Amino acid sequence: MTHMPEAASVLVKVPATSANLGPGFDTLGVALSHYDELVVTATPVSEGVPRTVSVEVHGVGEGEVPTDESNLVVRAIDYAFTQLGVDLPSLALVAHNSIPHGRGLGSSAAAIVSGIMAVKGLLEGVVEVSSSTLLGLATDLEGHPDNVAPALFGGLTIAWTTPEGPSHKRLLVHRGVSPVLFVPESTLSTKVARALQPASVPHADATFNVSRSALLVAALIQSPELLLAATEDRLHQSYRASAMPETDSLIRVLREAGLAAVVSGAGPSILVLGSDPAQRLLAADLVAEHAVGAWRPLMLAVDLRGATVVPHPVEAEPHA
Ligand SMILES: Nc1ncnc2c1ncn2[C@@H]1O[C@H](COP(=O)(O)OP(=O)(O)OP(=O)(O)O)[C@@H](O)[C@H]1O
Ligand SMILES: N[C@@H](CCO)C(=O)O
Repeated sequence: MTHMPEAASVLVKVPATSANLGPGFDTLGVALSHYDELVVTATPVSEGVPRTVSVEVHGVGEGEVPTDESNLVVRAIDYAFTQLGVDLPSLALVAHNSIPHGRGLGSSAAAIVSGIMAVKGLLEGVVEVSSSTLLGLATDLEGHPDNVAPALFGGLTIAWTTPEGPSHKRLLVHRGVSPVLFVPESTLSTKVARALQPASVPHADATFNVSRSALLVAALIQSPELLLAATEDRLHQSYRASAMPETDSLIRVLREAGLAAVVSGAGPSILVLGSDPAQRLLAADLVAEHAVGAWRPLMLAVDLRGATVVPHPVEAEPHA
């Protein structure tokens, strides 16, 4: 086992993500300009001294997510240290969260990626952590790579799994594509949404999605005018509609108006991939007119950088 030589602190910033994008179930994802920030201070544990973990959460999740070792960010940190063969240090976390939880904006992926990126930063100069290791560790915890890939690397990502682990290809989205999210007050956990998926699907539906997801990559990087046709899906949205009926009916309204509206991730938020900025305004007007509950519009850009980690001053010695 290796150990951290001395106390260190890092600041991590991780973007929200929208996965699936219609037909690209468990494969396509895009990073968005909406962020969680986290400061992690790690202190090597001296022999005979118990390890300590403290978590302070501000913003989204404050008073809701656990503040002990069961916290998802702490679990990701502990998993990464363990997999990299490094003794677990004591931890002090301070999180400032903006990404809504359980809405289809990749909050769990952001939490996992923030923990793993923190470990990368804390081990700078001690253990080299490659991009493929980051993606592998994050996918182990998230279960599928379509949110963690754009959260780590930014832009549009195509992610796939192999017996050796997950891989990704990062692409730049055409400048004409303008995303807007509509976020309801209700939540839907990804676990519940995944339980609604059938074990198998008709071959014709698989073929339908292969054609649309291939077209979607072309539409996103080159031909935004094809986005409406390219965002059709038969693999997941209809199976999950009963768990988010208002999402389903709003998507119908938006698509009938010619807008490329899809369920964001596992829902219940809606992603509209506008092919010009005016489409975002049309989408906002339609949601305001037809929605029953309160839906928060988020006019976002595609994030190009993905997760970042920088050194942070070690302000105190909380575990001395
Ligand atoms: N910053 C965080 N700190 C601690 N736990 C978090 C954090 N963000 C998310 N979580 C945990 O993840 C849960 C949400 O994960 P879930 O996979 O259900 O939805 P999501 O990631 O927001 O959406 P999707 O996967 O559809 O994009 C939260 O209820 C919480 O338990
Ligand atoms: N591909 C995932 C994204 C949400 O984590 C799903 O739809 O279940």
